Amino acid sequence: MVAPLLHFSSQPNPTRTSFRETALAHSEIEARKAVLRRSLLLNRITPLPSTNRRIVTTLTTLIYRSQARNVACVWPLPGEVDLRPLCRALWRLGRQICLPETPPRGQPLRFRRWHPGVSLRKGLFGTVYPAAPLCRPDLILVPVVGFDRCGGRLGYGGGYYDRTLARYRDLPAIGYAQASQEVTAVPAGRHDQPLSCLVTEREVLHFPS
Ligand SMILES: Nc1nc2c(c(=O)[nH]1)N(C=O)[C@@H](CNc1ccc(C(=O)N[C@@H](CCC(=O)O)C(=O)O)cc1)CN2
Ligand SMILES: Nc1ncnc2c1ncn2[C@@H]1O[C@H](COP(=O)(O)OP(=O)(O)OP(=O)(O)O)[C@@H](O)[C@H]1O
Repeated sequence: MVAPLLHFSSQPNPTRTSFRETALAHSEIEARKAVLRRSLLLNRITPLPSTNRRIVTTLTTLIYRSQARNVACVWPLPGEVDLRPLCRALWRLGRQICLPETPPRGQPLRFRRWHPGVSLRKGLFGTVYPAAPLCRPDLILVPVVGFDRCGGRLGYGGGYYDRTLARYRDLPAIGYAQASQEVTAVPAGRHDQPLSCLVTEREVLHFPS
């Protein structure tokens, strides 16, 4: 994937050279992200109940203190932190919950209202979403495959959350992960959207904009 671009290096035209450098940098970043993602997913351990509880408790407190009324949560995929107890807790506290529906690649997520007992439909990549009306979140929780201490985030590689956060730039975006998902540095791509903070079972990392 990276190699064919190298063949342009014999072009003397400076405009071409600068295009080549941009393209190379982008494909290099994608390639590095892919390697990191593979290794993180291979080594991922399903969270212990105590780890999951800590993350859910911290998120509940953070969100309860916020003004957010419509919270975009996440239904877990295998091996991920399980936010279902958070959905139920926030619902009991009077907040509205929505969950993402995964569209075909290249489009942002859309969110549908969730409440206890709502029927769930199977979506793409093993995801599920509520058979319920669309809603607009005012806070977005973001699942993470890997993260660094500077706000770098790596997902499954669909670009879904980047496209979605680009559409909702003013909203708080809170990442969550196990502490073991930390890496030294996630390569930063041109479409990557910043998180406001990230919660693990050990700490809350804040990322000022
Ligand atoms: N729980 C959860 N829901 C979510 C996300 C997520 O990260 N977690 N997403 C975040 O964007 C979106 C779905 N995005 C996804 C994009 C690609 C793959 C994917 O390629 N899965 C591989 C398996 C990868 C592996 O586990 O090795 C596959 O299905 O083959 C999965 C989810 C929306 N919903
Ligand atoms: N707003 C956007 N417009 C166009 N392309 C985008 C946008 N956001 C992301 N992409 C592209 O989508 C692809 C996947 O991006 P990336 O590897 O950053 O996904 P990810 O953050 O791991 O996944 P996700 O956001 O679904 O959790 C990349 O090629 C990236 O350039």
